[in-house]
Amino acid sequence: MIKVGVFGASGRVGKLLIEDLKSTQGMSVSSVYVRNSLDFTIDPSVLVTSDMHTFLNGCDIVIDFSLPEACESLLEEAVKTPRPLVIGTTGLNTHQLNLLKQASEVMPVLYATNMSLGVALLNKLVYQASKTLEGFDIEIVEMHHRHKKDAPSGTALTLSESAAAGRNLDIDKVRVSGRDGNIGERSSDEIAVMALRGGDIVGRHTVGFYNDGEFIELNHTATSRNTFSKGAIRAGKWLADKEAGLYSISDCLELN
Ligand SMILES: NC(=O)C1=CN([C@@H]2O[C@H](COP(=O)(O)OP(=O)(O)OC[C@H]3O[C@@H](n4cnc5c(N)ncnc54)[C@H](OP(=O)(O)O)[C@@H]3O)[C@@H](O)[C@H]2O)C=CC1
Ligand SMILES: O=C(O)C1=N[C@H](C(=O)O)C[C@H](O)C1
Repeated sequence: MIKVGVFGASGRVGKLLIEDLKSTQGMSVSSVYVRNSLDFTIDPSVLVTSDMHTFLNGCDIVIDFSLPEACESLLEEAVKTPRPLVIGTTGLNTHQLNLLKQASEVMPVLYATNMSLGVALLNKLVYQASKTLEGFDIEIVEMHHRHKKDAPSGTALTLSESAAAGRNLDIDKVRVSGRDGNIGERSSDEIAVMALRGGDIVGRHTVGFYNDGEFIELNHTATSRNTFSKGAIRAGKWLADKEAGLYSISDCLELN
């Protein structure tokens, strides 16, 4: 039985993880980290703690859906008490991404901005389309619920990296994330990533390739947040016996 520590347990995805793990063979929740207290009941056998060291000691692997600053604290503590880490938190800054890489030198870490199979495949399709559709303008649009804090979404940023890689471009040089005013004509290499927010949209990503006379749009829509919790559980099961290293969702799904 793999004992799972849930980090971000009171959040939208964290709550689903706890529910989904109840019906997962070979895995169960053993510890949850909370800042204050849980606003729902949980099996009394589960260790509920606001002490990171106690939390890590109470589990075999960790699944994290929290916020960047929380994920940062987790990574700092995990280096002292290594555990396989499935990280789903988005909006990580350069420092936090570096901490993640450092952590992966001493424990297995799977980092995925989107845990769904569909988006994992979409990244491959985008790479291929970007490479093949020479001269087509690439524009990415993401839509999420009104509560989402980071923008553009982690998924949209990963998709933009796949698109840039297909053309051997440096995404940091070509990404545009807003247009307003007299900005002039679009340049050929730019890759736009635009964010829309509203209602309860779980997650929608469209990568468009636009040319004179034709365009193609690749779209993925998550209709249930369980897609992410279940995807993270699948990733955790896969990661549990791996050696230290940084892994992607494509590694887990064998899409490479
Ligand atoms: N990779 C993927 O497939 C997906 C990634 N995500 C990402 O996962 C993250 C969480 O999303 P979601 O569940 O919607 O967010 P929520 O805001 O619903 O949950 C955030 C969780 O993080 C906890 N938290 C916040 N700050 C801290 C802190 N300083 N220390 C400890 N815990 C903290 C919150 O606890 P408290 O209740 O105490 O505030 C809460 O449990 C986001 O980054 C989102 O973009 C979301 C869906 C899919
Ligand atoms: O915050 C969310 O909800 C989601 N976040 C992830 C992201 O930033 O890409 C994944 C998913 O789209 C839902």
